[in-house]
Amino acid sequence: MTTAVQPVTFLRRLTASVTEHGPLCVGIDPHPALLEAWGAGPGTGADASGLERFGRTVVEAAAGRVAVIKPQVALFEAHGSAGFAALERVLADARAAGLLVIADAKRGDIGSTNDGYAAAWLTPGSPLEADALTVSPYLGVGALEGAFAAAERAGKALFVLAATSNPEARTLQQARVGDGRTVAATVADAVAARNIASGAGHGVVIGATVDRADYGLVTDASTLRAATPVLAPGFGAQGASLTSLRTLFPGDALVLASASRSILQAGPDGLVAAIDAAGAALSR
Ligand SMILES: O=c1ccn([C@@H]2O[C@H](COP(=O)(O)O)[C@@H](O)[C@H]2O)c(=O)[nH]1
Repeated sequence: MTTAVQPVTFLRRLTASVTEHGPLCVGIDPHPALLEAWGAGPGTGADASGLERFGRTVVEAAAGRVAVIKPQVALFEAHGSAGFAALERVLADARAAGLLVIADAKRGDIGSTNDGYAAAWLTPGSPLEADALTVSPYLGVGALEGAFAAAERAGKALFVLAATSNPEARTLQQARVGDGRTVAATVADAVAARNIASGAGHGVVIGATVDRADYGLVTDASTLRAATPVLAPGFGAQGASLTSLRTLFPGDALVLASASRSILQAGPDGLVAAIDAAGAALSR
């Protein structure tokens, strides 16, 4: 009789890496203006190769300094097939450097299509293989069932949008459902339940810019969510201060403070110092 070997869960890998490197998640967001400022934009004759250089430079600077990087897929996708080819090489570098990667693609569709997204982003050996994928629950958390299962089989995870950092989402995410919970809380509870059953370490996205009470995500409920990592974007360019991490997320065991533009604007030569400064701000 053969026994299938279970992969190490994403939760264990994330916990180990955050324990070693801290909770900073460096975003790789190659906005056109940043590519330009880095000398890699239109007019330099180096669009796609500049994109690749941008991403690989961030990976090189982040390696050994942080636990997690988060490429913003949309900004690679904007370059078409050349953008995806660049992203593949960025992801390969990150894997080789031992960085955990959250692909910020915010996929979300009917279940059978979500299975395709999971296959693309979370299958070991896939060209776009990442450790975790951001997903939208607005076609129903149940439609993510196959993607949750695929992630778990591979020791990977989904990060599900609960209370996003942008103000436009308030009306939808703070709305109350029949049992009185907010939409955001139903999402967070569903992810927590999945984690209790699987131990996988699927995460939720909660913006550092939001008042959690308004979304029904109060801290005293987070014991239930103890094994649920939080991806918290909104630091830096969107206004939240890295020094406030503990105040903003007092009851959550594992919170990833995500910052992109505020770090990337340092340029290739200032990147290491900017990453170190961001990491130091988080431990204040
Ligand atoms: O609620 C959310 C979910 C994702 N994001 C993404 O994070 C980065 C933020 O970039 P900054 O430059 O640090 O503002 C970006 O890729 C967003 O798409 C988010 O901001 N809020």
